Amino acid sequence: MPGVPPASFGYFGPEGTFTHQALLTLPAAKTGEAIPFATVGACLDAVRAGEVTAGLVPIENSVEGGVSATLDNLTYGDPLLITREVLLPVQFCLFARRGTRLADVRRVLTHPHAAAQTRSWLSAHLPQAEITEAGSTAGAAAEVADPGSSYDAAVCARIAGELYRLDPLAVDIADNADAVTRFVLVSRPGPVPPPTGADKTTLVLFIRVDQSGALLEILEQLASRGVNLCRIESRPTKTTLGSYCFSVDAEGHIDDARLGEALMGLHRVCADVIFLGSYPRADGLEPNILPGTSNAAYADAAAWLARLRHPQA
Ligand SMILES: O=C(O)C(=O)Cc1ccccc1
Repeated sequence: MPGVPPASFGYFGPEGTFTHQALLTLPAAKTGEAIPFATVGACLDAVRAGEVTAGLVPIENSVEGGVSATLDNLTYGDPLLITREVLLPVQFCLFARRGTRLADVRRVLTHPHAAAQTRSWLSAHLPQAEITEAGSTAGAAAEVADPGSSYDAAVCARIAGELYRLDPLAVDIADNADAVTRFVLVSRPGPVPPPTGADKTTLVLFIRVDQSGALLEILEQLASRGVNLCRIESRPTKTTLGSYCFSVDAEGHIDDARLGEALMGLHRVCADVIFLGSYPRADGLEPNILPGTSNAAYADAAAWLARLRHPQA
């Protein structure tokens, strides 16, 4: 009898990226096949095409902020659903081919977020070097490992440098030693994972009319129901200069009464609301439920209104 086909997980690769490390922390990924993709877009398209069961991509960094490639693809591409998040502390090293000395390094290759997070170290220790931004940190390590490469060194994770058989020139070179990157596991639209009591909901909000108070009106829908935000950033709608939508992570689950009420309010006041998923928070932090905003308080209010409307029932 044919069994359930094993899950396969796409990730922003190649092997040795921070995304790959984040994937390996997921228990489900230990039994499934891990398939690398060279870009966030290629990984998400493979999920849409059903070539992989789910895909893991970076979405936010504690130092650099949002990952535009991911935020924009999830907003403007065909619908996908975030079902999990993973947090990974990131540390960076400088790796080169055997025999290269720090003083020899003229050209460095790395991912834009890695370049941004090691900027001070690089300008202090390699002030003359040209820094080029590549697809990924592990891709940069693979390129530097090629003896014919015009690049001398890569900024990447220690495991990437070791995997591609490079030598470390410097370790732990991040400007901020406590940097954390957040990744999301994305599937084709389907059932939303059940609430855990410590959940996050990701939305994209488009204002209806460009006028004073438009953002305030959006925030009021959330604040008045006791929904706290853990991320809000504006992204261009790509139509005209100065036109923005808001990418938002709210505390709570779509099944929570206060979040459901807030979503209905947003649906009424926004030109468009994209629901990208409700999923367990990786840090397990439970929301501070303000008085009058619990599921029980909303159920009690609904029952009270029903009695007012139908006193005889
Ligand atoms: O290039 C990588 O290794 C990635 O997974 C993207 C990334 C880059 C820098 C910090 C965190 C994630």
